[in-house]
Amino acid sequence: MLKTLLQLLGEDAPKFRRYVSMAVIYGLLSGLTIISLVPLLRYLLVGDISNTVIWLVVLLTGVLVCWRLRLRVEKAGIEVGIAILQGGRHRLGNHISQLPVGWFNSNNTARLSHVIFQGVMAIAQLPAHVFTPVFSSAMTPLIIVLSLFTINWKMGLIALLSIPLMGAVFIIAARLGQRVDQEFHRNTAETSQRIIEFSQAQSVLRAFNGEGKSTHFLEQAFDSQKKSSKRLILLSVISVILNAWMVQAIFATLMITALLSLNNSIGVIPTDTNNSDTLISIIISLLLVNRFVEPLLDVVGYAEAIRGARNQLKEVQDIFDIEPLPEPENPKFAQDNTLSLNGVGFAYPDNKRHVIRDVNLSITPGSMTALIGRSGSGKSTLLSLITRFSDVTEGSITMGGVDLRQMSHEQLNEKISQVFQTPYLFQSSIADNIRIGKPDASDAEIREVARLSGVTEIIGRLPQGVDTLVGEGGARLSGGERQRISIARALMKDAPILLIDEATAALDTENQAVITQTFARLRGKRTLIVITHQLSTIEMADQIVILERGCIKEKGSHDQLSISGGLYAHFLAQRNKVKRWKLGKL
Ligand SMILES: Nc1ncnc2c1ncn2[C@@H]1O[C@H](COP(=O)(O)OP(=O)(O)OP(=O)(O)O)[C@@H](O)[C@H]1O
Repeated sequence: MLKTLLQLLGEDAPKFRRYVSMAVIYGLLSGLTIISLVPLLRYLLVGDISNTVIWLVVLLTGVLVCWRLRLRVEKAGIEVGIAILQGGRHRLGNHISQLPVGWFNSNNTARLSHVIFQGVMAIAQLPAHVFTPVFSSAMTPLIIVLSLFTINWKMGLIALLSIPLMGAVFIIAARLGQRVDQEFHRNTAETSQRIIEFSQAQSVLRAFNGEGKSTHFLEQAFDSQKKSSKRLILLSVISVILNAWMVQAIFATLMITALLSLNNSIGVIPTDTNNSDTLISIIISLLLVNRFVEPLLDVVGYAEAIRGARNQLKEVQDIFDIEPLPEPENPKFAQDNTLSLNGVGFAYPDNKRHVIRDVNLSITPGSMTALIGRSGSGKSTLLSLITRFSDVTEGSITMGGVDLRQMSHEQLNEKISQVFQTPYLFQSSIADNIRIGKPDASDAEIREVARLSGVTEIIGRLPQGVDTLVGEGGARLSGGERQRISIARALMKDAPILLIDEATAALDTENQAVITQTFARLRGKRTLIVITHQLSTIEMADQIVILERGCIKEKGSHDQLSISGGLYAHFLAQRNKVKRWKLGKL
């Protein structure tokens, strides 16, 4: 718990240490102020007015100092909370930005958003709202125990033994609900994810589940959340009762001990000074017992908040524990852009099956490679390994003879530009989305890449031209328009290696031709690795690679493969058949 808190705080950790020291001093002073009641009462009961006044002054001074210190502790706690909110989210963000891209599936994204918004907020509130009262409530009984020892050793011993006992019950009660608490948070994250999915997928749901079944997944999520929240409430009640019973049992034991001691003194007060002292001691002990039990009950009251926060911290720790892609300590610099895949194998972390197996491939600078293969054969995965979105699990990929794992993230990023299968546009203008590839691009440069990627036609049609806002994820544009803008963005980056995943799939024939011409122009200038089913693009490639179940089945030029009688020749025969069939239809 402490480790995660310090990790979240990073360089702000000294603020937390300062806060804890102040809170401990405050707790000690509160306890000492309370036990100043002991001499005060003693002098009052024996009628020693001058000493009573002295101790009354001590008590009032203690109360005043504690009040001032409490204000400062609260302020320090708020500062720690702010540091967690600001710095902690930032540090989590930094860590997340280094995680393998494959980690970001919808489940993990929902979990992440839950942790960043609710989790970090709950943790930030801990110092001011939970730790301060808990620290002082935990310190006070310790000091009272010491005082009780000097007055009535039996009661002191019982109080002393009760502290570890109380601690053990507290931990058991906290563990009782811990698993359910975690389940509850997981279900809450799942429900949030389902709600987002439900609103985003309205068209699909209405098209396929017109009879009211469209809420099925959502209802399932609500149901699981309801069940876990019921279990959580039940276990919370049980743990509160358990803790409260324990405190009451300690209180009862101390009271019985006091009564037994009192029994020995009854009836002898007026005559025997010793017994009179004993009676005064017992009265004072009873007061201390009361002050001993009160803070323990306060701590019990915070048990739920502590357990909840502990789980939130565990969620944060789980995210910190995910290994980022390792960065080399002394990065090496790739002298040229030759790519070499040497016995590459890869399995996604949640699935031990290798989806890429023993891939050996050499890609020379300025060449064009077409990756083809059935759906699921591993084409996109292979591209993601070249960009180092994930690390290979077998073999190596080198650039200019340097293993990608030895290159800095920045250097690799400078070398590669990419067009994704599902383009994502940011909620901004077309120009801003293209400029992501080169933030300082001039208007003329934007016009040029717009021409090369067929975006000029889109800009010409829209009233605000290049400044038209594209909506969330590009929602105001068609799939083909989004695709063309993402191509413009990739071209704008001007990196020597360009990876293109099904860039023309969503385009009409006219725009497909524009993009194919652009690829033709880029040949020899940039290394192109293209996933495509477009024959005109495939034919253009210097090297065609056919993947099947993660392995390279064939590789060579169009001329070589078309006469080899293999898969590529079969693919060409199929295309010709379809073409003839289409012509026949016409
Ligand atoms: N994030 C992931 N986690 C686990 N398995 C995955 C993940 N992404 C892809 N796969 C699996 O890896 C295999 C290869 O997928 P990949 O997307 O690379 O194929 P592809 O050839 O690009 O397919 P398509 O042409 O349909 O895009 C598939 O069996 C797929 O189910």
